[in-house]
Amino acid sequence: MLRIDNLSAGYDRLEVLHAVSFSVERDAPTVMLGANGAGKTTLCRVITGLIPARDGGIFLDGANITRLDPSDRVKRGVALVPEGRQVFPDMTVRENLRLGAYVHGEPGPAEFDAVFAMFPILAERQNQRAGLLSGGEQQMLALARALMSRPRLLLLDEPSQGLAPKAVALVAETVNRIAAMGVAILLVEQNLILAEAVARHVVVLETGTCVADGSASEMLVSGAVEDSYLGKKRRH
Ligand SMILES: Nc1ncnc2c1ncn2[C@@H]1O[C@H](COP(=O)(O)OP(=O)(O)OP(=O)(O)O)[C@@H](O)[C@H]1O
Repeated sequence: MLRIDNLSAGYDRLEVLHAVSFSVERDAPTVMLGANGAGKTTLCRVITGLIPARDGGIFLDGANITRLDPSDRVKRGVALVPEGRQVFPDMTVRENLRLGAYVHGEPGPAEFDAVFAMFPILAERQNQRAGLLSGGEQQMLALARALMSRPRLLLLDEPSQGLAPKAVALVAETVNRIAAMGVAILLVEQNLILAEAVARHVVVLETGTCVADGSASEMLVSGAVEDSYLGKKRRH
């Protein structure tokens, strides 16, 4: 579904990602683990086209999307739930959702209904300002907004950040439901509880280099990732 091939990228003179390669399959939600500054957000930005690749390639179902504009990538099915959620606080829930569908034109009632069926809390609060929602509800809105673009691949950049454990559990359940709909998942995270609840496949990024890649059962259950790369303090 998604193939990252020897990808390098960075900012000005700083190279952050060094020849990163891995794949994401539709039936194996993938979690990329890495400490602060490892380059996880940079990777999300390169895949979505917000910053250019310096070298290497990004392939979606075999098609080379490395040089496409961000909006063309969205049209092909790439959606991002950005770090910090980035909902528009002064717009209503419904207006935020509408923006998620922008590449396909004006969304119809059926598109709103599909998302509201999955997120009843957003249906109830659709005419309220997004800034009035709790952190967990804003994360649901960020997920729902991404779904409005009808993604085939959903990238999630640390959706657990700043959320209480109950809200993290809801994010996990929601991401698993989205995966069950046939959407490929790449979740970048430091939270092992969320990672374990979602991952079938795990990739570890350390200072811009992939240092481990394997099945979740090999890598998470054994505790190897936790011990080697993240430190036990992150399990809470
Ligand atoms: N806009 C930018 N301009 C210059 N350097 C940047 C920029 N954004 C990130 N960096 C640098 O790139 C490196 C990787 O940052 P990135 O945000 O991708 O890491 P991360 O793994 O997502 O970390 P975090 O968990 O803290 O978000 C860091 O050294 C960071 O300082």
